[in-house]
Amino acid sequence: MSNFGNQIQYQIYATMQNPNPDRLPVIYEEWEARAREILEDGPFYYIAGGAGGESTMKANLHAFDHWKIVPRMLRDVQDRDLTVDLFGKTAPFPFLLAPIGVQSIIHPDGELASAKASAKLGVPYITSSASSKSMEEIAEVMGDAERWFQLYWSKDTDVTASFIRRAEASGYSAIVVTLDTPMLAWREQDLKNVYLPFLIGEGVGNYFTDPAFRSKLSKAPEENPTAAIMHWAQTFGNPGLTWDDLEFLREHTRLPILLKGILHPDDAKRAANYGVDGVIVSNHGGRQVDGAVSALESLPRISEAIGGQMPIFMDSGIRRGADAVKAIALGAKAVLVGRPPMYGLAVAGEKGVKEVLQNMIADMDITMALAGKKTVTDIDISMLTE
Ligand SMILES: Cc1cc2nc3c(=O)[nH]c(=O)nc-3n(C[C@H](O)[C@H](O)[C@H](O)COP(=O)(O)O)c2cc1C
Ligand SMILES: O=C(O)C(=O)c1ccccc1
Repeated sequence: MSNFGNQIQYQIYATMQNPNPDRLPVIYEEWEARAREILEDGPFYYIAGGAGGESTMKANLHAFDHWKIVPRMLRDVQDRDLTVDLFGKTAPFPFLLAPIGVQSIIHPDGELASAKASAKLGVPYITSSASSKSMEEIAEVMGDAERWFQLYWSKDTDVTASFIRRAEASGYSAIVVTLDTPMLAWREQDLKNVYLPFLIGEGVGNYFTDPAFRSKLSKAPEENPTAAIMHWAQTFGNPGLTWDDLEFLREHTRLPILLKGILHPDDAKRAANYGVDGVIVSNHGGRQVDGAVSALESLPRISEAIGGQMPIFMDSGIRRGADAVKAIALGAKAVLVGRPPMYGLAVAGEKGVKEVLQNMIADMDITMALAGKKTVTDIDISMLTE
């Protein structure tokens, strides 16, 4: 789709001619502020907060200021192409929806709303293991639209294998294994608010519908939810995993496998040696290791280490179009957006998610054009200065 950006921009200009007090925000910080008004402290800080003193969460945003785009002129940017190849399929834009669990704490429609919004735009949706809705329900509302499944590798390998089987059966086309969360981090806001959504039964829907998970309980979750939640808490993550365990995944699926949460170039090289299909450079939005390196800082180092052997994706700090352009210039094939669409979900459900994504795509398209680039594949480090 060419000139996506201008089309959206004109829609916004048209709205300005005809002001409407219920207009949705445009500015990221305003979406966040509106979400703050709508949500209770517990859910809001669960989303907005990070690990520890939140230094990594802040660093994720500041890292983008280190790199500056140097626009080039007179390069015929009339017809643009934002498409990218994702494992043999063409995605319309270099954006994916980051896997985000427990969306029922944000909006009653939860993942169904965000998955529908993504599907309408053709933005691949990554369903979290910790979704409040089952992965099948989410798949159902998406029709044929592109979706990946994010795996939390359970201590119970029957559950892990069952998740992979279910994902394949319901049309997910890649498995994203999140490695940075074998346990939840020290999150001060949540401790202060005494708020952990899954402990009150939010975000466990996908587990509670899983036959392998259910078979390990003496009473069904509907009969004894507390026992089911406790079992979930004990088995959800597996801090004992090592690189050799990746073999288990390869034996259980032919889908592309991506490792999410890679920050060290040597880990990225290892991933390539173990035959995985892609990595996602991420620090989980600053929600896991406080004091960790920002994701953007890690990106060029990992890109250099991988040297095109496999696609690299990135998340943690993408807020505007220029952020995506910079991440792509530093080696990402596409970027994942996390918190921004979640604020859209809080403010206006499916419509809000769609609005946030659409605006981000438009901003990216226009930024790319104004910088002198016509296609995503043209974006490279030569357009940046430190
Ligand atoms: C509320 C919330 C829930 C999340 N749940 C998951 C999850 O279930 N699985 C996962 O791999 N990442 C999860 N993440 C991390 C995101 O996938 C992504 O890495 C992060 O949001 C990127 O940071 P940003 O939103 O600040 O850009 C979650 C993030 C948030 C904010
Ligand atoms: O909150 C998170 O960041 C996250 O990844 C998660 C982990 C377990 C359940 C729900 C969300």
